[in-house]
Amino acid sequence: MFDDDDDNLPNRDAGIDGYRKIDRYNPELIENLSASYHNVLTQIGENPNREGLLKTPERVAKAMLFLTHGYDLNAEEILKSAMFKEEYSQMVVVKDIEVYSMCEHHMLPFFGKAHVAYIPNGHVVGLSKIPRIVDVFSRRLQVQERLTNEIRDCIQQTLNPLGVGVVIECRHLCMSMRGVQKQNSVTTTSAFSGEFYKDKTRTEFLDLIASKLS
Ligand SMILES: Nc1nc2c(ncn2[C@@H]2O[C@H](COP(=O)(O)OP(=O)(O)OP(=O)(O)O)[C@@H](O)[C@H]2O)c(=O)[nH]1
Ligand SMILES: [Zn+2]
Repeated sequence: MFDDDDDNLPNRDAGIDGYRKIDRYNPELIENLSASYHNVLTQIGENPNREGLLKTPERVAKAMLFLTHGYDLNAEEILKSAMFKEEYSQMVVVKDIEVYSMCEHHMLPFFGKAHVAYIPNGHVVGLSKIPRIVDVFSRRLQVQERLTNEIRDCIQQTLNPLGVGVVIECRHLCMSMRGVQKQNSVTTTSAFSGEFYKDKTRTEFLDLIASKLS
């Protein structure tokens, strides 16, 4: 994914899924990134030396490193750390999981909710691990479609359930605060596997995510 000769990042160890492993707290990395944002401020016509902006390059550098920390996380390991043998064979749905990601085209946020379901096949997974998986794949540069597929594929391949359903609804700031400037559009994506290709299962999932707790 990266050309090794192309950059001077301090840590050149192989990362997860072909992404470069970096130490997000490395002072040299933060300093280099801050210098880049210092330059950005100059290029947009700002004065990076005025009082309010003095610490901004460093703040932005740290924020960006946080917003992309999903590259460091191993989704498979997270799921495997809490898989329990259990005979439960009905649909498990975790819905309304907050999503914060950044589109890879403009590096602007898109955000909304993910709804994730699976039908166990001998094992269940610790409930908190589902939102953690959403974070692994959303805390990086993304397109919503790939994010949706990656969550499905990770759960299907690691937990081996009878099927997985994922629906994500997001607002993209690149479509509202710039570009086409549509303030209210919401993008919905979905990904299914196994049993969720059956109309009845898919309808049950969609009904459950549409229902509200009283
Ligand atoms: N499919 C998909 N497209 C996205 C996502 N996030 C942003 N985009 C789109 O990526 C496209 C990039 O298109 P370009 O024409 O190369 O970029 P642009 O000139 O900035 O496009 P505009 O946003 O239309 O001004 C835009 O249509 C965005 O709306 C996403 O998650 N999925
Ligand atoms: Zn965008």
